[in-house]
Amino acid sequence: MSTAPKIELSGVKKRFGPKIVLDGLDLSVAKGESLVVIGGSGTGKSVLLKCIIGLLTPDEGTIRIDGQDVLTRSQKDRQKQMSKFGMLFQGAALFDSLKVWENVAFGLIKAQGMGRAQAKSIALEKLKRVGLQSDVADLHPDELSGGMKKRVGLARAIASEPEIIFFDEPTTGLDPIMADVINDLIVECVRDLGATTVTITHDMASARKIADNLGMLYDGKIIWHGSKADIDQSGNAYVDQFIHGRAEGPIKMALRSH
Ligand SMILES: Nc1ncnc2c1ncn2[C@@H]1O[C@H](COP(=O)(O)OP(=O)(O)OP(=O)(O)O)[C@@H](O)[C@H]1O
Repeated sequence: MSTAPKIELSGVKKRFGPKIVLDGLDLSVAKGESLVVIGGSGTGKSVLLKCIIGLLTPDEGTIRIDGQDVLTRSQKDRQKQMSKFGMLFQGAALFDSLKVWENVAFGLIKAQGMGRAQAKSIALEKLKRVGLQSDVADLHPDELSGGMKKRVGLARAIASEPEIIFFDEPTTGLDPIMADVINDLIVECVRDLGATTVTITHDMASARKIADNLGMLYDGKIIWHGSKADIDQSGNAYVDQFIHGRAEGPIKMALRSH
């Protein structure tokens, strides 16, 4: 059976002034696949994610979602498309002025025009799914621990049961045990939904837990793309250096301007 990739990037280039960040990047994510993009600080992982979700426009190349070229669409159409994605940002990016349940229900109310009562009931159900009881729903984000904030961010990301979810450094700032708890929850929630996901991280423990496949971003391109089972035998010196966190190897930190 051959189906179009859920997400497909070809020849994507993005520069800021003289600095070329993405340099003809190709990437394909199959429906239901969990792809983790790894790469060092400043290699352009966030820029890549922002290009896919429509916060940045590439200078060249195409980005297709469900076979449709998203870059040729109007800004309004792109915003509409964006509202269909689930996203969990670094630091969870919750609105401090809103209660927990209102944060989770935000997209349902704002983007889908759902009534507050129905949105609240969905929010409570999603909070329960990520292990938070209803007494947390009326708190504000500044009353939560880092791990609870990530759970709330995850509940918000899955609230509309999206087909595609993006995770930006989902375990940043968590201790290793809480990071593992969040990784497990991400895997379970994604499996429940059958969603396609793209995660960017430099946390290899998280990558190994979440990924079906991994892609390594280096020098503006995906230099290796393969299954999680193959990464330890990638035969790629850059991947090897990165996953083992070695200072010595072909990746030269000093050559970066970052
Ligand atoms: N809006 C922007 N204007 C100018 N330069 C930018 C902009 N956004 C990103 N860059 C540059 O693009 C490069 C890649 O940044 P990016 O944030 O994507 O890296 P990253 O791989 O996500 O890093 P980290 O893992 O540290 O978050 C950096 O050199 C950064 O300074």
